[in-house]
Amino acid sequence: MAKRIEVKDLDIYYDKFLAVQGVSMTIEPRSVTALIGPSGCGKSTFLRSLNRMHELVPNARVEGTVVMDDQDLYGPNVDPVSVRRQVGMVFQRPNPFPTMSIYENVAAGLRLNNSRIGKRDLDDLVERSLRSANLWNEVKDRLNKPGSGLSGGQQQRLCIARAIAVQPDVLLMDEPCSALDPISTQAIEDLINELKADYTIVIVTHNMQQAARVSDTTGFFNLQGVGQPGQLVEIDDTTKVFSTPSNQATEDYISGRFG
Ligand SMILES: Nc1ncnc2c1ncn2[C@@H]1O[C@H](COP(=O)(O)OP(=O)(O)OP(=O)(O)O)[C@@H](O)[C@H]1O
Repeated sequence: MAKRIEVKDLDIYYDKFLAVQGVSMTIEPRSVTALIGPSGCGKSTFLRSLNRMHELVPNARVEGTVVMDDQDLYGPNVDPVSVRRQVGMVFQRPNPFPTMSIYENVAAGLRLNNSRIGKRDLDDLVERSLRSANLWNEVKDRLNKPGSGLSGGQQQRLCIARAIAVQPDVLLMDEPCSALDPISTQAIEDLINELKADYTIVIVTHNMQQAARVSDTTGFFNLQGVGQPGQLVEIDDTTKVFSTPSNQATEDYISGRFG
């Protein structure tokens, strides 16, 4: 669990369009890395390249390397589905499987990975995942009710429980709180803080206060110009980025001068 990711000279294309260029960064295990930057600079594209999710877009591809501990995620014979199992993802809008119960939402991935898992083991893992997602007490008496019947914040914690049930090494979060009210947002931020003891977490957020609150490291992405690819401008300790950034564009962005 909790692996280090080394990204080197990564270019990400949608067909012929170079969306993100030349990203190199180290993502430390048991820490939270926040990615910030103006709209369209490639934060989500970069995030999805960390578990090969962007390849779901036809003709999307990368050049460069992404290595997780010693495993080259884009190496020959690497199955993108197994990469996605090791590197889980939580999306902007909570997306529980709508027709499935709360229990089944968490159990689904476990069943897919291990079709012979017994009922008792499954019960234990579902409970453990829901507890880790700080949701167990709210749902333990209605596990067989649909996941879609929960509040938005509860649904997002259910999605986090579903993501961690299969015991990934890394958890990617793409604006996980943008559809949530402040109380639910705080619950997710508290949860992120707890989960970083066991996972490597990378979060894209538009909310700079949130980046400052939850992350250890912050990366600032920006566009080189209109129609140009996005690039990583600066990455450093979060306190440094928000107090004394090295780059003028970072300073302008965090002080609200653009974006
Ligand atoms: N499926 C796609 N097909 C083609 N181009 C895409 C696709 N998804 C994103 N892009 C383009 O890639 C670039 C980066 O987009 P991306 O969504 O990664 O930026 P972002 O920084 O996450 O933006 P936002 O903050 O608005 O979510 C943009 O120019 C966008 O139009």
